[in-house]
Amino acid sequence: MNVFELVNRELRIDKKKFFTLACISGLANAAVLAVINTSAQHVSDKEDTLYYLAIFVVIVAIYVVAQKQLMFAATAHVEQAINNLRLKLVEDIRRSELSTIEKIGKEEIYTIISKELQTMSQASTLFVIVGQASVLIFFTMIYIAWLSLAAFILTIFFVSIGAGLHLLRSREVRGYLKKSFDKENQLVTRLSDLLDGFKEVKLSSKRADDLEKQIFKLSDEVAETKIKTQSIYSSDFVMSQSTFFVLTGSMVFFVPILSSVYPDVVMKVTTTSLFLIGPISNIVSGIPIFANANAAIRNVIELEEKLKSNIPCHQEEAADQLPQNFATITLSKLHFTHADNGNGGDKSFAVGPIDFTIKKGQTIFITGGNGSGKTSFIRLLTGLYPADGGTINVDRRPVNNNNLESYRNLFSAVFSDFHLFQHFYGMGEVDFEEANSWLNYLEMSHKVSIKNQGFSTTRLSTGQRKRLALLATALESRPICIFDEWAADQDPGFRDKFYTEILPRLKARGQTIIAITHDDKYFHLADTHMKMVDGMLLPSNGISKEVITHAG
Ligand SMILES: Nc1ncnc2c1ncn2[C@@H]1O[C@H](COP(=O)(O)OP(=O)(O)OP(=O)(O)O)[C@@H](O)[C@H]1O
Repeated sequence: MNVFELVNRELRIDKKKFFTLACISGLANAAVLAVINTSAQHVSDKEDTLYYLAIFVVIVAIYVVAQKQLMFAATAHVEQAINNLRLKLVEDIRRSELSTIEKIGKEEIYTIISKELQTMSQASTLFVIVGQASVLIFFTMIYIAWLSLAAFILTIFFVSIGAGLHLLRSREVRGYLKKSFDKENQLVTRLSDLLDGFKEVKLSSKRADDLEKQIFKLSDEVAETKIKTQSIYSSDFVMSQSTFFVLTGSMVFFVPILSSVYPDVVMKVTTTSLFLIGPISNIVSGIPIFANANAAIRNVIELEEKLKSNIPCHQEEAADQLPQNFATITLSKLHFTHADNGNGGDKSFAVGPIDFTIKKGQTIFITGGNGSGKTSFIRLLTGLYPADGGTINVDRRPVNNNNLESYRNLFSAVFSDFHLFQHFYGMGEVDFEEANSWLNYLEMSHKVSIKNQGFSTTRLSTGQRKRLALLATALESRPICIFDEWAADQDPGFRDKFYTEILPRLKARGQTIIAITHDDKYFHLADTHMKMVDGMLLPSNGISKEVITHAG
């Protein structure tokens, strides 16, 4: 897909209007040339000169109006098409599954939405200049044909050579552009390593050296690919200029030999061919920008397809609502396997099959060793990972694609890799009193205040940010609250408060609590205590994995 096809796909262009404007402007442009050429022959006659001057002024006026409208409409169309595409991508991301986003990678998504759409935008004015230059060349060629058939054939011959040479190399250019996009993506990933891991990098000069070496290598590779692409463009440019000189030379040296023309015709044909230099240069210098924009479009479309192919098709808004006031959530033989663990051939990690019932208002603790599958289980339970098999029932209603969104809305969570939103998105008008009382209760009012439907700051320690994430969860007041190792970053005093006061307070509001925890001192406070062992959810009193599997 190229820029033209994209704009057409997104906006359904009024082609007639564009074609008419382009023709008027191109025709006016060529007419200026014809008037100048003709009036130059009548300089001695004052009356004729005035007559041609009047025509000249009218044509220039027509050109100005048509060209302005054309350029304005085209740039507006391209920007509108890009905006549509950006909105669609954001919508697709929102509707995508977590596993899809994890598979594509944040870096690629960021690069495409920021850099690639920008590259496309840069081509918007060029879109008109190149389009219009083509129209101008077309009309100028007609004028040349009218002046001399031999000159016209020569022009066609040389223009075809120029275009053919470019087409021959366009495949090579596409390959380099793809390679440079891939390398740039890797570069962004390494740069994220440098910035996200800045502290660790600062503490180890060997790590810093190694990372820097890799960034330099990738940066060199990007530059090398770009140089190769640019050198093709440069040689194309020189080639097209030389072809053009040969064309102009041929007008003077060969046209008189090939056909019996008058000297004034040779003069006109030569002037006209010189007039072609502007539009031809516009097209040739526009090619790299167009090629980059087209490569960017291919990357955007590829991302769109990757996202689209993994969006579940039944996501009609609120098709089916599940009861918020459920009595039980029952998992039967629920299981999930990670698509690829990235370990190059190692077995992918599997969670389940899991048979488990969550009763409303229960406090459930889940323990288990590192990598035993606790987080994966929580993602499966909350519908963030799609189950490979088994069922989830809310009371007696099975969770399916039509009510998955409603099911997910039963939960609010503070994950171990949580993100703290400064603004209270989607919470409507938050009760200021309630928010402030939670802020006091969580011992954060000396650091943060509630303002503009959000927190005054999120520049806090990890433990403090976790307290604010808990506050947001409390304000959301969803039926089920999930805390993934929430207390791990709290001081002993507040950790105690979390288990002995905060969780009971949430429970007293009727909320169900699922907490992943390693704090064995507080295990007795749970109504149910489960243990994750190698992807299986077992009662903490230690029934073996086999027993559970066979019992299920
Ligand atoms: N996105 C992923 N893609 C592939 N494999 C994954 C992914 N996330 C986790 N895994 C695999 O799943 C296994 C369980 O990971 P999980 O994060 O669920 O464990 P956990 O019990 O929460 O561990 P921890 O206590 O260390 O947080 C790991 O062995 C890991 O290799």
